[in-house]
Amino acid sequence: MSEQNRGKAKKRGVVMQVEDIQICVVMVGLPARGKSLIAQKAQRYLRWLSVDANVFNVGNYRRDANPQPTADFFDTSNAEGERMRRAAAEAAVTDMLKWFKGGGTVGILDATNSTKERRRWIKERCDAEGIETLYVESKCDDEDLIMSNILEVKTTSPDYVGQDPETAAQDFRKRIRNYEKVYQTIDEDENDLTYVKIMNVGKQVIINRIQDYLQSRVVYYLMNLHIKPRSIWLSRHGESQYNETGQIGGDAELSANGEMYSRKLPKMVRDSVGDDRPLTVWTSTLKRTISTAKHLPKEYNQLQWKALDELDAGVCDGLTYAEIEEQYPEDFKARDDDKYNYRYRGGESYRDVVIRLEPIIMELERSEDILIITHQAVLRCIYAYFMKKSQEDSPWMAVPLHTLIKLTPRAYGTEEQRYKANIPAVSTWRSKGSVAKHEDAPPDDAQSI
Ligand SMILES: O=P(O)(O)OC[C@H]1O[C@@](CO)(OP(=O)(O)O)[C@@H](O)[C@@H]1O
Repeated sequence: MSEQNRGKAKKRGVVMQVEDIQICVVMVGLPARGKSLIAQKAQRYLRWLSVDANVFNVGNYRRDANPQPTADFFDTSNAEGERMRRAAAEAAVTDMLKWFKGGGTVGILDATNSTKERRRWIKERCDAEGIETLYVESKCDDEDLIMSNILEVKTTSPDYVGQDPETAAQDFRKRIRNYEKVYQTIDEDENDLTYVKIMNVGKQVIINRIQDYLQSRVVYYLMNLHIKPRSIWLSRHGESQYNETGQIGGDAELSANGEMYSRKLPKMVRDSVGDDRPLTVWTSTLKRTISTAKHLPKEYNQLQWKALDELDAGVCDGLTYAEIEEQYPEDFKARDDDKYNYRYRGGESYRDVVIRLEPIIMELERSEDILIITHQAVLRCIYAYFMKKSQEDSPWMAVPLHTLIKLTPRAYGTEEQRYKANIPAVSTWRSKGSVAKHEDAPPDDAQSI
């Protein structure tokens, strides 16, 4: 917490704790500089880590009053436009502060916030409530990046729905010029602010007065983002001898079917990549993932991560679900009731796995094409990050064996493709309340190759 906020809290006679820290992340930048993308990604990352985060998009508030304005609306000499835009900012900030009062942790104010005056006003409003401010300026002089953002906006923004794309693009460029007339970058006058300036989505980063752990976590995440096109391939290990018998955990070798999958995987990956470029392969430290990777070409760099090891089932390691129900009936039920939070005796919960996967996500954000060969629970957690799955649903997700998943991050979400190897395997999916060890998973839409 900043000294100033700590002082205010003390004055109010409140004892502040680390968990009480609340941060308003204030986006700053011209239109088409990737601000919304950064805001959305930060929200997804924080929520995945169970930090209560919410984006407040001023454009959405403005659209309530004026759904499809032309560029002239954004001209500062247009008094009516100015008034409406001010009212939209006021409404967004008021809602955000209300949300903080209800216990929210990181509120992300997504707008251009392009003048010093506007930024000062936000700081005063937040200071008065004991909320820290972290300004995130996205600057961009890479014409290709700006062009691709303009393209994205004109095709996806509700401001231009139903309009001719060329006219929309022209209008949007004019809107940007109107903002350029008044835009003030964060400079030395504002050195009392906590800020991070990101040039061309991560090429260069300047940070100022970062004050606490949560702020530095957010900043570190933002520093690692890039938007180069790339994909991430996910696969479970081939069927293991434990999978065959329905036992969980352990460090068993592949079954005969699992062995077949490890032989087919190199071709599946090459076909999906579309060319011969080598991928970097990450496995866990357990035999079944390492064996699954063993036929991949030598040019593929392989790295083993302890963080990718399967969820630790503690005292239940090596048992079948039926045995767990028999020997630990209360635990079995407790896990079904809240699978995300249930921690095996002497082992882990899904929540624990997410925490240990944080460095993996950070490294994934920094990296380009990666193939990850891991386990059912770990794969669900990684998948949940990219596909925004809730904590309630993700532990129950079907991730069949012998299936390759390709995820491709795009500006507004992640695209997914699944490829089936067509090599038989038991199903390790279990529905709530059942003990069946080889129950059929719900149908998935994987294509067979
Ligand atoms: O959380 P649930 O659904 O039990 O799934 C995790 C389980 O999946 C298993 C298979 O049943 O993973 P894996 O195939 O990697 O061995 C178990 O080892 C692990 O405990």
